[in-house]
Amino acid sequence: MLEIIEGNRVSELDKAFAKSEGMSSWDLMERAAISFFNWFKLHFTNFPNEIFIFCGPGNNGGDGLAVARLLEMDGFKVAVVTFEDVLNCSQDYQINFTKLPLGVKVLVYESLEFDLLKNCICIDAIFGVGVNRPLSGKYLKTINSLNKVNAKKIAIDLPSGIPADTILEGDAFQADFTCTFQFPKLGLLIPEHADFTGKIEVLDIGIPEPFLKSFSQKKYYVQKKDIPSFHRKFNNFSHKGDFGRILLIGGDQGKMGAILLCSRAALRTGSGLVHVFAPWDERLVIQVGAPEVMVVNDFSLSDLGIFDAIGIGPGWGLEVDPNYFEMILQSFNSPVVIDADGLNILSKNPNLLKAIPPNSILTPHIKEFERLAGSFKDQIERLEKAREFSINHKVFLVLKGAFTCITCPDGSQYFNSSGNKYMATAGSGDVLTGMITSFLGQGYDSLSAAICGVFQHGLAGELASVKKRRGMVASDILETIPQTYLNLDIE
Ligand SMILES: NC(=O)C1=CN([C@@H]2O[C@H](COP(=O)(O)OP(=O)(O)OC[C@H]3O[C@@H](n4cnc5c(N)ncnc54)[C@H](OP(=O)(O)O)[C@@H]3O)[C@@H](O)[C@H]2O)[C@H](O)CC1
Ligand SMILES: [K+]
Repeated sequence: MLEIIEGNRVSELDKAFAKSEGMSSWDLMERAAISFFNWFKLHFTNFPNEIFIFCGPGNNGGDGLAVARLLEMDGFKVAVVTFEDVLNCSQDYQINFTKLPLGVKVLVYESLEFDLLKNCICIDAIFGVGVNRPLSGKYLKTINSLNKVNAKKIAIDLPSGIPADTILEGDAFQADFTCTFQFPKLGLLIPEHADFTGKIEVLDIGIPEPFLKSFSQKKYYVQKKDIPSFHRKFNNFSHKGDFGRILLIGGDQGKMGAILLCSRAALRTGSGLVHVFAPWDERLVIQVGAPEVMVVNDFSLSDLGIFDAIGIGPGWGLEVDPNYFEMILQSFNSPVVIDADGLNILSKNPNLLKAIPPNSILTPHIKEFERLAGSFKDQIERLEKAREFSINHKVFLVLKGAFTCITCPDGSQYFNSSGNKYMATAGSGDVLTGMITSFLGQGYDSLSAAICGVFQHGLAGELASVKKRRGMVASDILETIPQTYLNLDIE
């Protein structure tokens, strides 16, 4: 898993790493430029038109100049656009400026005709993690013009203007791709910046994980390669009891679809036995929709111990007696998953929070989280509130959205990298609840259940949307869960 390190500590990290390896800061910049060059070649081989690289005065600009050299030497047509006198630029910028081959055109921003950029590639190396105020003057003017040009746009490390750890004020470069070095900066993972980042590519520049650990702020980026290590292994002697017996509580007149989707998702995730407690008059919805599920008419609270995990909330309605909910929570000694109306009842009855078993998993979307914990000015504040909430109530919070964030009771936060816009569809959250409850029931600890559930839910959405795009529905997501095991090579 990649550590997400604060932007203002990146140069400290670079210096410490370069020193420990006996290399210069220029060497590290060269590594970054080579990793970008390799990525670029993979995506734009034989690009026939000109590539314009906009170079700011710091090391982001230095990266841009090194990339210009590498591309030109490989046969691409390259021009760099500069903003400052070389002597006013960073040391490594100056070194790379002197290394520019003669074939690279050097243009000054004032004399650039933006019409020339049409159908070209524009690489933004104006500012990276060093941006420390809103763009203004020549930088703002250039970025505004670039944002209007019809060209492919690629940002190096960060789209210029986007701060690494706070919310953008003013304007920023609108990228089609952002190639960020070593780890994604927090600023790339927040909804306020969605219009600027484009597709995010994380490029390795060879700083080893143990080294990054000493800069940890307990924020992590979860990628596909991390997932297998969170999974349990089963063998040929495993029986359905090993795959867990779970209870899903929810459903109401007109809202039975939610608990049906949830139970089907749990089965597809691998649960051995799925029981649903829902209004008895509505049981046919479940029995026809998922014949593998057992519908429960009633249960005694003292029998809850036969279940390995409980998921509560999808389609439950708001008419539920909060005291009854409290008794369920108090009678079950293992973590539960709470979603949808379960969360809404908690928001209306905050005294129930103390009854939640430790290490339970709450899965709110942004609105549900605001109902639970109050409103926030932006995602940065929301993430901090999520940390306080998880620590205070000893629960895992799965804050749903792009880059879903899992916050743990120890305050650490895990950002998910799978999923796409097509997953914003009715019932998608019910599917996730079924998946996470299923993993808990299969004996996973809460963090593993949340990480595997969130990642595979996103991956199922990606795989299902290949053919369905905007027409994808929650049933498509759950029917694709088995394919995620194949895709991750998990038996
Ligand atoms: N491990 C890595 O991640 C590596 C990163 N590299 C690259 O280096 C940049 C960070 O470089 P740095 O020099 O620290 O910062 P920037 O290039 O982003 O910008 C700093 C200069 O910009 C000026 N500044 C800041 N904001 C503004 C603004 N709004 N308007 C005008 N000028 C601004 C600032 O000067 P001031 O003194 O005026 O504040 C600096 O001159 C990182 O993002 C990577 O791309 C390395 O190449 C390798 C390893
Ligand atoms: K940039």
